[in-house]
Amino acid sequence: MDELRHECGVAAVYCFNPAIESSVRYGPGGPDQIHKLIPRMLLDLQNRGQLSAGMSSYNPARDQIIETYKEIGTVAEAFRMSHQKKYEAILNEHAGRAAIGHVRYATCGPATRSYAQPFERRHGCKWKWFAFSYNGNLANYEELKAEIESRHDHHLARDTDTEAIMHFLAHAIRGDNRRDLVDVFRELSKKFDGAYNIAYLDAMGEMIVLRDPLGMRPLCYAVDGGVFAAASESVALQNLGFQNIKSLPPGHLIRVRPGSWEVLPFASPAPTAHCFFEWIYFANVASTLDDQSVYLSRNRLGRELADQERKLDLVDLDPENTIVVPVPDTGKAAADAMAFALGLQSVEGLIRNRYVGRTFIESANRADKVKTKFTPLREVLAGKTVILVEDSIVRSTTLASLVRHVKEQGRAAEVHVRVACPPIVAPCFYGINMSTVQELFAPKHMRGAVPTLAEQTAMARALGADSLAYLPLDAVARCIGLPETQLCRACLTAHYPTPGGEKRYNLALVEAGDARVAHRGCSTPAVVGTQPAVVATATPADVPAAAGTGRPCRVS
Ligand SMILES: O=P(O)(O)OC[C@H]1O[C@H](OP(=O)(O)OP(=O)(O)O)[C@H](O)[C@@H]1O
Ligand SMILES: NC(=O)CC[C@H](N)C(=O)O
Ligand code: SF4
Repeated sequence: MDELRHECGVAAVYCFNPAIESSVRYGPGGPDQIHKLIPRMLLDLQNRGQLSAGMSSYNPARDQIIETYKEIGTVAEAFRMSHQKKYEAILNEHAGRAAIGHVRYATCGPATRSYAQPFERRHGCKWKWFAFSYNGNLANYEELKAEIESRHDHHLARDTDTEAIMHFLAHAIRGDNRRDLVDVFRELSKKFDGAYNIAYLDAMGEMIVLRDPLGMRPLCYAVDGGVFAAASESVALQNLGFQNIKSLPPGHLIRVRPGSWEVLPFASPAPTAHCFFEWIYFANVASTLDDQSVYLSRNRLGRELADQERKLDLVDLDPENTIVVPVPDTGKAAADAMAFALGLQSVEGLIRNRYVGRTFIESANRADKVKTKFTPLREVLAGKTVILVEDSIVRSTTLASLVRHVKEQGRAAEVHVRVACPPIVAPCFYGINMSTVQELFAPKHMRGAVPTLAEQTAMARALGADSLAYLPLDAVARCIGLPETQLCRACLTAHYPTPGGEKRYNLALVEAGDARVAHRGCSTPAVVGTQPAVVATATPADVPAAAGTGRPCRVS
């Protein structure tokens, strides 16, 4: 496996009270056309998934009270946006005064249409007929699947955690008495281990927007007059004109029904574990998540890189000789801030092809896509000492290709890689598609939490770079502006915030044939501690191919 993908995005909108005027414009069709906002919101969330896009709407005047549309591809492709008539036809067929949407990148299950979301469960009883969009990954999916399959005559039609969630929901609302959905989700929160943000809509017109108890993935909401909206990221709400955008507290849900909305707790309080990687790489740079701006976090990471660079005193910082070059797009905010703090120019030495998306969330041929995505600008790079700033190294697919390009095509004199993130040493089981140790770059070179000089040298050499420096672990919380105790940093520390994550990590170590598995039975795990700044110098060498195969819930 060579590709790395990131999070899905969820969106929801509801005109719950047309009598209260709203400054949010939903067009001439009135409140029953508010579903038209969903594709627009999904475009703002495209950074979270490119595999498929979809929408379910609620319309009690329609035979199909809940109607779902979903297709493979980007939002523009799935909704046929370049074909005005087809786009309008899709929207007309799915009109409604409440709707949920989804952009997917697969963490569990194949990239086919039937795995696209929302998932819909049809039923003759209106409160048993529902659709939902889901962002996250359940670390205990295998156990949940076994539990479902152990029930008499039960069967999972799709091998994915989304299907398991659908089964548990359907099972929880069985019988003749309509249950309170807050109780249903409270019950399910005791079963689910991992990240699960859900936008749920049933044929009674009840909507639930929910954030898991650890708050791993972001979820924002806003209300303006009689209109409610929620989305994985604030940017999708801001661009609709909402002013007062809030993050939903972990373990809370919002219930929206005709005429009202309310925020309610549904799960026992748990230590928060926001995924730090949202600020480092995943989220749209224009978003603010849990009160912390993504752009400003990346800017602070860049300033930390600058402080570190001065201390390292390894690179000639004369602006006549040295330039800072971001790896576009995500590396740009950190690179600009680093360059400014060092009195250097941040220059577009790598021109990005805008028509190649985020390779990290691509499903196939990622290495080829990286090649076509960037063009080194020889006019800028030739003869220069280049500080190449990258937001993160996961499998090294990007840098393995880029460093060589910058040297060979760009004719840079030296390339020094600086990473606005600590080394990623452990897999993620909470929605980032890096579930094996073998596929990661850093563990191939590191034996403990902090790389030795020899290991760092090997890393730089593997990339063909003259030197390599990561940020230390403690920079992460400082730059995001949240306490360490509120962040998940498991892929940096190998300490997982849930039992399911711990269990999966032990299995991943066994799969990797890693000796650390023995230590994890004891109280002192091998991969722990605070990492100091990591720096290495090396001579260029051939770049090894990215490795890694297999994952417990296969994505193809
Ligand atoms: O070490 P790797 O396995 O290559 O993963 C890390 C790279 O992947 C991402 O780029 P991507 O092309 O997805 O996104 P971007 O253009 O938005 O930065 C990220 O910004 C890094 O460049
Ligand atoms: N990235 C996600 O949130 C993925 C959701 C779900 N696990 C899927 O694979 O479809
Ligand atoms: S393991 Fe890493 S990528 Fe996964 S949720 Fe935790 S911090 Fe985020």
